Amino acid sequence: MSSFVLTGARILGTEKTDIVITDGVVTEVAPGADAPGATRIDADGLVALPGLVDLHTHLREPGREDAETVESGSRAAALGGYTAVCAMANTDPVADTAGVVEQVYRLGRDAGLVHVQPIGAVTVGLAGERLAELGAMADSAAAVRIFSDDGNCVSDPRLMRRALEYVKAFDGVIAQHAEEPRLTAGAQLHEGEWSARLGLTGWPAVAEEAIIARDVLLAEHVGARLHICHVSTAGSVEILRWAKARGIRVTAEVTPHHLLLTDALAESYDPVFKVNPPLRTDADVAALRAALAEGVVDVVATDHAPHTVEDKECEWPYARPGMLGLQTALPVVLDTMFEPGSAGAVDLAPGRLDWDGLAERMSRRPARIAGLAEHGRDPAPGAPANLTLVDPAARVTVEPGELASGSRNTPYSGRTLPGRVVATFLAGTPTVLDGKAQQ
Ligand SMILES: NC(=O)N[C@@H](CC(=O)O)C(=O)O
Ligand SMILES: [Zn+2]
Ligand SMILES: [Zn+2]
Repeated sequence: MSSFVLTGARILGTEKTDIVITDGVVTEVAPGADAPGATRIDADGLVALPGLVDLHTHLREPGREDAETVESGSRAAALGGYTAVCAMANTDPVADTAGVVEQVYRLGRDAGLVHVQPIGAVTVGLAGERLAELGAMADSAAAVRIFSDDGNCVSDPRLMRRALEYVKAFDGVIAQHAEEPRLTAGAQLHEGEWSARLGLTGWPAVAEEAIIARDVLLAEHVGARLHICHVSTAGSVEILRWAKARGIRVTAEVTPHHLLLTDALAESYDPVFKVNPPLRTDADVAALRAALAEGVVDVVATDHAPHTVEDKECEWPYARPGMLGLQTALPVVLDTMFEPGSAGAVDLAPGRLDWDGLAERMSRRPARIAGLAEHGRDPAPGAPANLTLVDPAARVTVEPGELASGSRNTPYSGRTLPGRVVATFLAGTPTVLDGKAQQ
């Protein structure tokens, strides 16, 4: 038996109240609520949110434990306010069998800091040639529902069609890394002014948009669920708007870095800004923010992509693409989607996100897409106690060496961002208290 009372918390930014958690469940929400023998946690003025859910995390285990492990990535996630993360399949070995997804699932359970939900590969070895054993992964102890070759695009349209047909049977979803490989050979940076100036091979917006256009049509034809990873262009937003208006079962995510950063940062030639898809233009950033507010882009997903110093701190063309995201996602979303300087203020300009909108895009909706019934539920009596407490008034300067990840490749080094995760509860157990991981 364990009980906690979180005193003075503001659920989704509303008036202060007390939240009682007993044996993993929220049992009471009311001012003055209490439970015998409960541990009191001072949450005065903190915003209580349903625990965040990340649809797109690279945990690197098995295979690249020098960059991240399930445990170190789980710790970063908990510190970022997450209670569930979906672990991408581009590990070594690839998560393309029941054996590997069960291994990742168990490592997550043993670490005990967040729910780790494995994503299965669509094709054997991410090679894009033969379908992986999707059914066996779905039936495994890991109960996989999201399949993705992320890192690679499922570029063969016939294979994509068959994958969509296959997962439809168990209401699975294919998460597509939309990148027509024939248009991005050797690409380093968004194709535009900066790629021309810096003499780096461009990654054109159309390489993303062409695959999204094709795949929403395939999803419509098959009647299956499609999810688009890390949408990065204004043109992609237009295609998604069209597809949704047509009733196609498509959802999409945007990363925090595509909401904040642009290709102009490449001027430094610092590969910390190298990522796939690449950072785009101001106009793309503006379109992505508007699309997230509007709901055309459904969720924020981190695409947390840890890389070692050897893989990252080298010349731009040789550096691996990808950046850390779990511990900075909420601050970046507050910075970009709340009115500047008003994080925590109650009145927000229309068209932007308030706390409820943020909870929808970072917790409830990703939980629904992933089929995680225990997550994405507001703190209310009867709900599993997966929640996070945020100090919206705090401002934190990002220090790469202080992050819990096994890697340091954050693009926000030295930046001061709003919001601090003070506590996170996973199934009623604190994984973070006073901003510190409990394990
Ligand atoms: N985003 C990246 O730049 N890199 C990801 C792969 C991916 O998400 O496509 C990685 O695994 O490092
Ligand atoms: Zn990707
Ligand atoms: Zn990824």
